[in-house]
Amino acid sequence: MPILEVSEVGRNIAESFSLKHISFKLHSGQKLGIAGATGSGKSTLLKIIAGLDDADAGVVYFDSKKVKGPKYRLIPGQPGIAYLSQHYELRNHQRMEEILSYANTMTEEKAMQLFDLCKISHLLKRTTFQLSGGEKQRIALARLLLTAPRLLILDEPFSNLDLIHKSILKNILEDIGTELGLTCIIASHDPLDLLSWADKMIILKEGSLLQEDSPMEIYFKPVDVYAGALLGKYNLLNEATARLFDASLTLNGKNLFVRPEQFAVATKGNNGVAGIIEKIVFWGNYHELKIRIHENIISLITTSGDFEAGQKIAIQLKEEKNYWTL
Ligand SMILES: Nc1ncnc2c1ncn2[C@@H]1O[C@H](COP(=O)(O)OP(=O)(O)OP(=O)(O)O)[C@@H](O)[C@H]1O
Repeated sequence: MPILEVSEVGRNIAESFSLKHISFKLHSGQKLGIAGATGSGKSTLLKIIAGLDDADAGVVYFDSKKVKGPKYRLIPGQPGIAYLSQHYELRNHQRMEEILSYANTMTEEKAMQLFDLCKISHLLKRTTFQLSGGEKQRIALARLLLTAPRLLILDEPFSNLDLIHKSILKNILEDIGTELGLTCIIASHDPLDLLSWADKMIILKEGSLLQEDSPMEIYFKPVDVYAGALLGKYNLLNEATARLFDASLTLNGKNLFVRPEQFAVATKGNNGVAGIIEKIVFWGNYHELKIRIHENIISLITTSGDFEAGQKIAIQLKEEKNYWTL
């Protein structure tokens, strides 16, 4: 029995945008990542799921009960679902321990464990003015968790965080998953933040659900270039170029979809496809080689810094036969 079932949900927001026939299920303890470009409808969908907006069509079931929107509830929001918006508010001039005590439905001991989990135990005596953006967000998250929700929904939680605070929040979310076993949904326009966390992902495009699968399936087998591009860099090789790498390939007018890490520099004795390195981009933990092969520029990533622009190189496909075409 799924804990959440979204069935044919639609919402007409404006002439230029509507949410269309969104359906998916989520089981208890699952972690769902919702990815989509800015304006693809992520927040609209999350608010409907949380009972903070009314759908124009379809229905959402949470724990087998219909989620009621603000039209049908005096106090908006579905009991058991906690929603952290991009624009949460914390009262000024109040100490964090006061703010948190209002929300607490737990024993003192459990609350303290939760504060440790959210890495806010050292912030309890402070007021809002004495906190950074990332710290405020962790307080807001702890405040939600104190209500012991069964479904936690986070809308763009990483968008205003630097790498250090992003990493702290990611660890917290990982711990919440392990220790509380919560069902959780996170929406992000940067799905790279979701790849390592989510059990499954859905991709939204212009208000429609484009693809639903595991992060790895979507990463290597996107249904179109929009889904492919959302999850990172890729190469599209036409049939003639693809056949340089594998002469047995027939693509029937399609293109071979290859992530940069699916190419490798050819090893000695192995005949790779010859090209010239046009440019090298340093990305920190890897180098991206932009290699010209005839009229194509192919992107390959390597941890080796032993290459130079202008150098001749031979490359090959790493995982031959596991092809994806678009
Ligand atoms: N109250 C509103 N009135 C008019 N248009 C709206 C309203 N709320 C949202 N929209 C439009 O609906 C579309 C979807 O918005 P939504 O906030 O759901 O997208 P999103 O995927 O969450 O975007 P982002 O990643 O930028 O937060 C956008 O084009 C937005 O401009």
